[in-house]
Amino acid sequence: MENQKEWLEEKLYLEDSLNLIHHKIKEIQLKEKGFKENAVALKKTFWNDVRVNLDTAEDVDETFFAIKQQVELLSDSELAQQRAIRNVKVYERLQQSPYFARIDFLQNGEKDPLKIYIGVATLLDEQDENIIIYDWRAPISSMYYDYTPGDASYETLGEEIHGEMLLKRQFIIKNGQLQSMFNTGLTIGDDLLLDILAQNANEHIRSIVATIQAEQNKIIRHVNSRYLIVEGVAGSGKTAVALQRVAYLLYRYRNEMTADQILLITPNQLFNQYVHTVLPDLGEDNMQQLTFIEYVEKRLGRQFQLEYPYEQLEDLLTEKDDAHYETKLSIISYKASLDFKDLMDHYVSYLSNKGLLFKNIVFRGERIITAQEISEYFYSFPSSISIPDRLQFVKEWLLQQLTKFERAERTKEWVEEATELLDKEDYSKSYSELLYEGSYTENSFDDFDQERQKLARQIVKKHFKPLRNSVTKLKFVHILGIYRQLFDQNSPFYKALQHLMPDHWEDICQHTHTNLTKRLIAYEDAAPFLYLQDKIEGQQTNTMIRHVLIDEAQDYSPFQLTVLQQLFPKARMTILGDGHQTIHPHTFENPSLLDPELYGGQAEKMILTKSYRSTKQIISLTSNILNDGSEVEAFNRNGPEPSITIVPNELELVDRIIQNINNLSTKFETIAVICKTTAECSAVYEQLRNQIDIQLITHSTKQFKKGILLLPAYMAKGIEFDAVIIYNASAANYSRESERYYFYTACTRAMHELFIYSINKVTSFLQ
Ligand SMILES: Nc1ncnc2c1ncn2[C@@H]1O[C@H](COP(=O)(O)OP(=O)(O)OP(=O)(O)O)[C@@H](O)[C@H]1O
Repeated sequence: MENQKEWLEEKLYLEDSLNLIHHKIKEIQLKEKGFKENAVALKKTFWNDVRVNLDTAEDVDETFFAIKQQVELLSDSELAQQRAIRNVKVYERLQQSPYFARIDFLQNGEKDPLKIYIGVATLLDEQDENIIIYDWRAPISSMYYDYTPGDASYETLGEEIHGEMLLKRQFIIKNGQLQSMFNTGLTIGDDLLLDILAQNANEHIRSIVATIQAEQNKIIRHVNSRYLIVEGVAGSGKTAVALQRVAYLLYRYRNEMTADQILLITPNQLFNQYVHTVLPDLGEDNMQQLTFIEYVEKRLGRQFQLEYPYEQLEDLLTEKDDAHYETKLSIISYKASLDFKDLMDHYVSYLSNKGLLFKNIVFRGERIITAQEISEYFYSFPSSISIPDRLQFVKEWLLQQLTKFERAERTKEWVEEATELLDKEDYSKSYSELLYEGSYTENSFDDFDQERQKLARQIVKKHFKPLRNSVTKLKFVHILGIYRQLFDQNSPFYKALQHLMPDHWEDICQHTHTNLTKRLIAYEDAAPFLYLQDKIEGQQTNTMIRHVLIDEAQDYSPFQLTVLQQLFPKARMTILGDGHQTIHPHTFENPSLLDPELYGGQAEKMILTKSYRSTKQIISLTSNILNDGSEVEAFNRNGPEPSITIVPNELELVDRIIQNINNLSTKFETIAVICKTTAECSAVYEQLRNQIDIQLITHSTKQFKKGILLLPAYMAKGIEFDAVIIYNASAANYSRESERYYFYTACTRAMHELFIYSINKVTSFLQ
């Protein structure tokens, strides 16, 4: 009876809320129409209200202000219209599901408890005075995530408010209909969470606002430290938390920060697509997204050939020769280390006094300023002036020199010839310019000479323009040569810096030389190269970005972190990752970005130990792959035991997998066949494509649809699927200890079912 009464009361509250939302939408739509009409009218009558008078300076001022006023009026109307459209969208979202929870809170010293309904946005009553629905990010809403009924508190404006939570209730409201409600006890409705986690996978990660767990809430709302490190096991919600955190920051700093001032650094474009719907679903604009290699590409792309992270990874994963593997790995590791950064800092100090390399300035095949002359000019300044500042002086000097050369060039024969070859258009352009300058008289005997001179000036100027542009962009600095010189054991500074170089320096030199001669910047060289370039040419910074989130942070090197820190000097950072999913070789032997020591005492670290993605059975198997005793706490969700199937050959492997996919397709929407490399994927694709409808995902895939997917493990990073089939987990395929985490990452992508196939003996990681 009591339940029935509560149900009716809640239905009534929902009805009232929906009516209010409906009313608000109508009201705003009416206003929006008004703003729109106003803007149209203003555009039509824009000049009616402006008297253009340019007779005196005062008249000009008056005209200017009149126009300015009209423009402001117009943009006010347009802004108000945009705001109205945005608000309608928010209310339309609320119409579907106005709120997902209610808590009743009796503040100490008060008589009546406050009923707090919590949804994805705030809803005020008709008079805009009382809150009918609280935004989940409001300080008071935090109690929903942090407490069970009983003593509770929240912080607002630096003050801690205490009281008692009398009720905690959850609702499932779909299409404006109350479908169920339940009062919760210990944690945020395990039942509701279980329901959500048991659903099928999606092409996009979902918002989790209704079921954020207390430990996740702490991370989402943490604002005190410059660097927040989040280390969480596979499936613990790091990505989900990162996205809700962006939404929280946008709410909390709504007057100071906009979405385009927040940057999420992601592993690849596929991942970008996977996460890009959460913020819009929460009514916020999306943050910016960038992969590290995209940034490198922007800086170096056109001048060099770049090695992509996946290429480096594939190269190592397919290296059969152990000795080669070790050499490559040690080179990659060293280049990612802070020891190498230290060596580079010493190198830059050395270059401050000698050794910088420049390029000759060549015009029409002739060296007009030699590299030697540039070097002498550069080193004529005292070394107390920084390298970038001295380069600015050199730049100015070179531009002056170019002006002199330009003048001298005008009387040369080639210019005369070029003048003859000019077309009509060039002639008439120069004619009108001379007329405009007033130096063309139409009857003077030297008009012809003047015209020729003018044309010569133009021709020479045009030819010098690219050179001037290059000088302005400091292209006369031979940055590739300077980087290459570091790896030259015959160079004069080798002896000076030798004590800082590792034992295998010779290998490093050889390997790097081979690449750089081909103008190939290997992935391990990208961050050091940019670092050196900035030290020499001047630091490039982006001060607009206020917060950087690095997801899958275990796969970035300390050197890359340095580059990012210098690029975003004003930004706070949230660094999220899992050491057990380290797959990129440059991080194997270096301190992890999850290590607070890297941040000079400015970092706070939070840990997530519970995994929400996979069933208990899958977590039990995948935890065993980590043979270091680490504990992964499973959310209590059951499913079938993962299976390990040994087959004698590839033919049978493919047959068994096809059968399995056909069975799984009847109950799941997203089934992933995960291979070790792209090469393996391509071979498997050829065998499967005629028998099942399968999407091959490669490094360049930007989006996937629900269905059957075939992909290498590194592309599955960060993503999840209903069922995962590991293609060939044989001892031969996954043999190196350094591939353990790679294999673990692949297996932990499974939400509901995991199938492992192996041709003959299975990898020792599963034993
Ligand atoms: N509080 C929560 N409520 C509902 N779902 C959750 C919650 N926390 C995590 N999840 C779900 O668990 C799954 C794993 O989350 P997510 O991908 O963010 O984990 P992760 O820690 O980034 O994983 P990985 O490191 O393995 O890529 C997602 O489906 C996410 O929606």
